[in-house]
Amino acid sequence: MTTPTSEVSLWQIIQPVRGGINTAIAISVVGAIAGLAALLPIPLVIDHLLSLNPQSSEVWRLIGISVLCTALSFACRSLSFYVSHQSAFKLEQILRTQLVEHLAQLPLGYIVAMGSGAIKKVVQDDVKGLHAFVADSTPLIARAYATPILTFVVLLLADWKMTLVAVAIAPLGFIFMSLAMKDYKERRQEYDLANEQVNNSVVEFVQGMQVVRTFDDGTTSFVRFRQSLDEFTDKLKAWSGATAVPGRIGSLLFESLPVLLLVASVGSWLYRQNQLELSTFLLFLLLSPNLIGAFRPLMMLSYYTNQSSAAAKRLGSILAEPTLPQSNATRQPNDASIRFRDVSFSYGDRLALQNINLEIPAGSITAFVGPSGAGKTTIARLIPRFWDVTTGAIEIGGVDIRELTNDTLMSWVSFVFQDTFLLYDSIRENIRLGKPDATDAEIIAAAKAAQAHDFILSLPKGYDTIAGERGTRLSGGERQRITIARAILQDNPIVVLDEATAFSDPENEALIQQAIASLTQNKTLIIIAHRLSTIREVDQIVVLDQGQIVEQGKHEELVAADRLYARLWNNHQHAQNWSVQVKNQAVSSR
Ligand SMILES: Nc1ncnc2c1ncn2[C@@H]1O[C@H](COP(=O)(O)OP(=O)(O)OP(=O)(O)O)[C@@H](O)[C@H]1O
Repeated sequence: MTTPTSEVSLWQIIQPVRGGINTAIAISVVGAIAGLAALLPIPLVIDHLLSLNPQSSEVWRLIGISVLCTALSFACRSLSFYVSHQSAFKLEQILRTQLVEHLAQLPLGYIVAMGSGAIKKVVQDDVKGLHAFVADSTPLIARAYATPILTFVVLLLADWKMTLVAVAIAPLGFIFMSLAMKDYKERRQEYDLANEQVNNSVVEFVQGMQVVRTFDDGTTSFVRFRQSLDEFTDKLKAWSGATAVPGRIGSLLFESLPVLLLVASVGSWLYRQNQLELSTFLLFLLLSPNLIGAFRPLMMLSYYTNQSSAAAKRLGSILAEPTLPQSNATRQPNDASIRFRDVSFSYGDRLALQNINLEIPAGSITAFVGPSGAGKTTIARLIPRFWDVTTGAIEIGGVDIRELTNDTLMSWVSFVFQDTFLLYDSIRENIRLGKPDATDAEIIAAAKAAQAHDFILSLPKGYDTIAGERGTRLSGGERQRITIARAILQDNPIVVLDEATAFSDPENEALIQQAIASLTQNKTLIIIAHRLSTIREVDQIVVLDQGQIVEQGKHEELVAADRLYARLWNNHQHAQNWSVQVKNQAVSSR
């Protein structure tokens, strides 16, 4: 089991391909040297050509050197690009594999709580971001550091006074840039906050559209959206107002033109004074823009690094999440009974279940009931090990579930939860997941038992219809019946079922009840009951309140006891009567 470590840095995440990155940087630096070397003969060539008797063999030799160096520089750049992209692909593959392998061992509860959208963002987008960082920042490192440093050394060796002239503009540029970046952190925070508010109000507007249309006609939430947008625009205007002028002057000073103007003016004056050779003057005209040209790659590098550090942090936090300890034992449960021994469970600091002791005989039906937040979902999800208990133990057939291998546990327990999960694959394959070697006939039999066969046949491509594909919108009830078919095919001795809170229509409800009846024949069944009418006949009702078992027994016994269950039952009866009355009134007023 891994334990969460302190924040993971970008460099730690890209460590597996550091060799490739370093090679690409080294090749890119060689390319930068060759690029610089290609420029050096040019002033000499011009010097020769302008002399009274130019030596053509020397001119050709110099041109040859320049061409060779240019070719070498080009080859190095291409090779560095190839190596850095290969490393980026390799990193992408390593990270995706690591993530998927790690996700497969994380508690299902963590995956459910994090949500598939957020996980997809890390596995797809963040990994892609790191790919771009490795592929694109390598050549930048050479441009940002190697070229300007080498240029500086060459120019310094040629003429130190002119070198001072060539770098004179840089401090001025930095002054303006630091004026533009003044209060950057605070302003960035304000900007991010305003941006987040705009995003939230858009999400509120779109997600809450149903509520908005019913209660609000859109005015209030639209006003909230406008307000946050105005605030965002004001922040942006204030920021750009304060930084626009120094920022523009700063970036202008980092262009080639100002430095060339300065070098040309001072250089031609020195040349006229006979204090500067023509070839040296030309060398400065050719090379001095390199010095100042480092600024942009440096900025881009810092931008890439910031972006990728955030991605690395998200990725690192998933990889540091502790996995569920896996057992190597080959134990098998003796039967399909379940036993909770002194079980307590906390979500972080939040105690959700306390001292649960419970026996569930093999082949019986047990329903968990209780007010919202009592712990029904949590207790049921501990059985297929969505999380491990904090203290105590859960046993299936006399064996602690932590001593079963994952495969064994999954061959004993099926679960059908509300957030029904379908893969982007054909309906046939989605059902087959329950039993990979199932024949088509078995799949159809399971779909029939789950009351799903008829609606599947009415889909455009029947069993070959892709679930989730555009144009095939399955209703919640239909999705649930497909998952039930999968569980029927799986035919595990224990079924944990989260009863849907609301069915779309009575017909769907009847079909799902029939599907559940086929699924649960002769099995140990655990129901998270949200509506009491469906559980009157069960063998055992367990009443939870604030994470504890407060009552336990059959329906009649609990009603007679006149405690929490009786209250819940009375409320349920009232609600039923009320809905019948409303229906009757609606009919009689027609
Ligand atoms: N992922 C989670 N992280 C932190 N706390 C949680 C999480 N899931 C549930 N809880 C808390 O644990 C307690 C039990 O929640 P649980 O969902 O098991 O109750 P429930 O009886 O199923 O409620 P409901 O009928 O509303 O679904 C609640 O206080 C809830 O807020």
